[in-house]
Amino acid sequence: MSQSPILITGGAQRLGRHCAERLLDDGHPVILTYRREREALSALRARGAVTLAADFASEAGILDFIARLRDSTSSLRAIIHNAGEWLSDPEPEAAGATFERLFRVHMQAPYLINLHAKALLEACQEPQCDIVHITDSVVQRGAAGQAAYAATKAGLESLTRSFAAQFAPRIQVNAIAPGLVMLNDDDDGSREPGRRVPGPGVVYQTLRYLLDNDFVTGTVVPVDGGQHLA
Ligand SMILES: NC(=O)C1=CN([C@@H]2O[C@H](COP(=O)(O)OP(=O)(O)OC[C@H]3O[C@@H](n4cnc5c(N)ncnc54)[C@H](OP(=O)(O)O)[C@@H]3O)[C@@H](O)[C@H]2O)C=CC1
Ligand SMILES: Nc1nc2c(c(=O)[nH]1)N=C([C@H](O)[C@@H](O)CO)CN2
Repeated sequence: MSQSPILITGGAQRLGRHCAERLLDDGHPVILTYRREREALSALRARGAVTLAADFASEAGILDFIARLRDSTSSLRAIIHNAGEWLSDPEPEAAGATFERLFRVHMQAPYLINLHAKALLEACQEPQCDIVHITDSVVQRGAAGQAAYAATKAGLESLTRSFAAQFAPRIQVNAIAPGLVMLNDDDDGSREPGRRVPGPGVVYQTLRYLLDNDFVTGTVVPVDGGQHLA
């Protein structure tokens, strides 16, 4: 039986790229989205990944991607909503635009893609099909200075539970809520003194667990070394 591809959004760098590469290692066909061309995409294409340009900053951009996704495959084994932006709250004059931008990528894109791509998941001939939302352990406690980021990730966490109920039993829907797992280029970690920064492998281990378990849905798995307890 030929395998249906796994879609991962934001697969051209960091967490998304690591998971795309590991999914390819594990024999899954992969479709990944990106916004701008770069060297990493050539390497992923050389391994057989299908790459689709997508910008989720507008509803039109989301719907345009969905149309091209449906032209590129007749089924999906899983959808991993990894795309996200880590923006701080700007001055009030710019706060509306920032909130809308984060709403689009963290909430509206997963919402519309899940609704429009449900039939692609149902067309999968494999025993299990999954949706995984990548949220953030910060949802539990909020984030001073990143209120819009935390709120839109909280919305994505809520969508996990709603879609899990709505799509059961054929499609499992879960979330992974990482803590700080990868530093940004301009982040020396000094704000997290002494905290271990494990790298993307801990997220892929959790993704692998969800993809391999046919009796887990509606859960949010914190991968944060206990940060959610703080
Ligand atoms: N790094 C960490 O420690 C943590 C990460 N997370 C979450 O894990 C996920 C991956 O994190 P990380 O790899 O660090 O994130 P990055 O910011 O490095 O990458 C996010 C990806 O999302 C894509 N993206 C961003 N905005 C848009 C948009 N408007 N439309 C389409 N694609 C978009 C980018 O695509 P492109 O590069 O092609 O522009 C990029 O590949 C994110 O959802 C993040 O919020 C949660 C907690 C901790
Ligand atoms: N899209 C992104 N989201 C997040 C990032 C990132 O780099 N890109 N980084 C974090 C960090 O863990 C931050 O919470 C602490 O440094 C969270 N989300």
